[in-house]
Amino acid sequence: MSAIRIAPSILSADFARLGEEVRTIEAAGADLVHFDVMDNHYVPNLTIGPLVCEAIRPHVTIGIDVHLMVEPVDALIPLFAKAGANLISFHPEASRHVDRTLQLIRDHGCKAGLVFNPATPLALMDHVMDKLDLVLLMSVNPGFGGQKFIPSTLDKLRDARRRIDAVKAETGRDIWLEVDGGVKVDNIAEIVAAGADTLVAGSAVFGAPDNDGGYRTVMKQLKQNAAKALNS
Ligand SMILES: O=C(CO)[C@H](O)[C@H](O)COP(=O)(O)O
Repeated sequence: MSAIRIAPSILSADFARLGEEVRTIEAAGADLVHFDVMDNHYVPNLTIGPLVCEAIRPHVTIGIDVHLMVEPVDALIPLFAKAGANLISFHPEASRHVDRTLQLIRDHGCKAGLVFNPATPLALMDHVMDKLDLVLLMSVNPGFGGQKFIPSTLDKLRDARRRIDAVKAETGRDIWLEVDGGVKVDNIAEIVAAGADTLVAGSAVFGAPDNDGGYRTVMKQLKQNAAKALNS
């Protein structure tokens, strides 16, 4: 594993000042903007769509990592690609044809990701490895920010890392392994040690006061603790 990426989730940002919020996290060292889309159908919450993605796009140069918690999925893919998304991930339970949806994302010029809920088995990924750019393991049940990290995710991460490394050894292809939910300064090291290379952090980052460099401080601590795990 080489680079660690931190992707603050704007689910916990101040929506009244979203442009400023994403500019601040990029300046604080964020590698991606994590963009949570919820539909009050696949998950019991309702958030933001392509219009908001398009609105924040000019405010940052880093990639926008769209996490679709919607069902059905396919109709939104062209809209998010047009709105400036760089990565689009979805849940296999929400698509009737997972392989086709992954291809659709790639056909629209974005990297394609598959999201595994805490109780969703990983075996499915083996059948679509050639179309995966990203595997996202949920470490909480999707729908809300600010939940507690589910510890069994660590074993699942080690399993996913083995599968991804086997693909890398065979084909040379890099698939990112992202974790989402309850990632904090004090647990990021064990999450990285278990195999994650891309960390979503919502309340940990946006919960810090931004007026005295709080986002920058948390981003620095997250990166430092992640690096310690990589170097040990
Ligand atoms: O997808 C999500 C919830 O479904 C959020 O991205 C996730 O929970 C991040 O928030 P936090 O870091 O506060 O747990």
